[in-house]
Parts: sequence; structure tokens; C-alpha cells
Amino acid sequence: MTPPPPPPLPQPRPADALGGRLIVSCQAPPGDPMRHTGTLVRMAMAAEAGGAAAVRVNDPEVVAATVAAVGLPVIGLWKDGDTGVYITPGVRHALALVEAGAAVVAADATARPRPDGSTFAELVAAVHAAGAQVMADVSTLAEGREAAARGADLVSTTLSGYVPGSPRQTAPDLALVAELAAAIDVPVVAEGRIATPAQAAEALAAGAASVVVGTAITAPTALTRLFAEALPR
Ligand SMILES: CC(=O)N[C@H](C=O)[C@@H](O)[C@H](O)[C@H](O)COP(=O)(O)O
Repeated sequence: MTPPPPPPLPQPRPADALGGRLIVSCQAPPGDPMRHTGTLVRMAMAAEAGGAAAVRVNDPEVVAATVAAVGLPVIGLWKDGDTGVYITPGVRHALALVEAGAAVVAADATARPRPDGSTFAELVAAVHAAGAQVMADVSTLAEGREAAARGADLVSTTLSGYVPGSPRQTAPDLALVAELAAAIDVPVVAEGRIATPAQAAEALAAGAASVVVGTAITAPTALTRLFAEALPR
């Protein structure tokens, strides 16, 4: 008799699978020629080919198309608006991303009120009940502690420099990465303004579990502008 097949090995949870590795944010702002689902999917495929461990993708439609094309965990967000809480601002946004296939939902976890009156804890509970994980996008140490206490699976420095009271900087906020890594048990993700491979490595050395890079890899319009502006006319 043939012995029964061994039980399947447990699949790593996304937060575990991302440890020490690169996450590529494949997004384009409104009005940008790259804001096109097929183009964004191609960027995600290029990130996979280049060795990324996961991709971070905006909008349920793009999430679904990326999940269909790429074998990496997809971290989904839904930017709705551009002021106040706009990164996955409500429970309905979060659940639409899980429905589209996101393994992780990234959501604003700053201390600001959410437009639908929900709490970050409610969003976490809803996403967990639907079988996915939550990446909390924060701007301060206090917000990171709070997000971890409310059940976030990952805490990312995404919003440092982008909310009132968090001064805009040109460099990544590696001080916040180090503070968070020392203060919480949840994996800390370094995100925002990481422009070079050396800075990505510095972020890991500062205590990040993994690193998100967006503009420096996937934003040709912004990168072209940098070069164009450096040339005198
Ligand atoms: C503040 C905000 O809305 N950040 C967004 C979050 O998803 C994206 O626009 C950023 O590109 C992403 O965080 C990666 O950062 P960078 O492009 O600097 O590598």
C-alpha cells in the first residue's frame, strides 16, 4: 500500500515571510501616465523578477490584477482622497482589498479621526476575521505602540513627514524605525523616502524587519523630474 502523503507544510504568514527583505511599492499618483492597471501590474512583475519579497499596491482593481499575475504576497491599500486619513480610511475599503486578494491590508493608523467614524481596532478585527493581516501606517512612536496594542501585524513608518506635526524630511526616518523596533514586539517596516540600496540596508541595521521602496524604483515621472530640474536651461 502506498503510504498517505505527508501533511502540507504550514505556509509562512506574510509577516514572517517578509523578514529582512524588500517590499516594492508599485503605485502612481492621480494624473500620472503610469496610473494604468496593466502598467502597474508589469511593475509588480518586474519587482518580482528583481527579487522583491512582496509588493504594495493601491486600489482593489489593481490588487486583483496583481494577485492574478504575481506569485508574491500583495499588500493592498486603497487611497481615497488626499487629505486627512486617506490610506484605507474605512472598514469597507479594507474588506474590499481582502476580497481582491490582498494578503495584508495597509491602513492609516495615525491618531486622526477616520472619516467613517470607525476605529483602527475595528478595521484590524474585520481584516483578521476575513483571513488577512494588517500593516499599520504610522507617523510617530505613540501611534506605532497604539497600533501594535490594537493587533496590527506589521507597523510601518509610511506616514512620518506626511501628517500635521510630523515635519517633512528628505531622508528616511530611521530614528523612528529604531524607536519603534525597541518599543514594540510587532515587526517594524521602514517606509518613506528610501532612495538607495545603502539606505535600505541602513534601515535594516536600525531595526526594521523589512523595507518598502516606492519612488526610487517605480516612479519614472518623479525620477525624471529630479534629473530634469538638476540641468540648467
Ligand atoms: C505618504 C503616502 O501616501 N505614501 C504612500 C503609501 O502607500 C506612497 O505614496 C509612497 O510612495 C510609499 O509609502 C513608498 O514611499 P516612497 O515612495 O517614498 O519610497
